[in-house]
Amino acid sequence: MGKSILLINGPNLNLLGTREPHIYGHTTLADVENDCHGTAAKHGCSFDAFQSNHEGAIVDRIQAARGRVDGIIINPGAFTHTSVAIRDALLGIGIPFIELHVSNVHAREPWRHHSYFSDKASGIIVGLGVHGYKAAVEHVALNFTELEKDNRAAL
Ligand SMILES: O=C1C[C@@](O)(C(=O)O)C[C@@H](O)[C@@H]1O
Repeated sequence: MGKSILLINGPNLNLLGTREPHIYGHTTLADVENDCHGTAAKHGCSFDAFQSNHEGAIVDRIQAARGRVDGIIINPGAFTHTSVAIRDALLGIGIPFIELHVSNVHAREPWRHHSYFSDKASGIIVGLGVHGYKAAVEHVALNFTELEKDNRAAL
């Protein structure tokens, strides 16, 4: 059966395409989401996308996914480096997730090197530009297994 995939983007990612294009490129978030939707559909998966600039709204969306989603792809934006609350929400619902960054955070300011998510992520995609989103959808569609889901839930 096709999987259900949720993409979450955090603060300022609504500005993709116009925000610091030398770092994040020229593709808009709408284009990214459409592309992911098409990729998910190609693999028989359902797909939903959510973006918010608000930490609590992201926590709420993650909680609402409990029991309804097989895999989450999340670019927490700046919350990557600050948010225990979003980390706890992901661990609390036991759904495996992929952490994604458009830019190579490890080649940027030292404070971007630390993530509250990486040690719990099923996988991390960093620095592939917006192409990383499609790669993440393909990975969830093809490789996330029930076993992995159970393993994550047991954490
Ligand atoms: O907002 C972002 C975007 C980002 O998550 C990325 O996609 O490269 C990297 C973060 O450090 C930054 O705060």
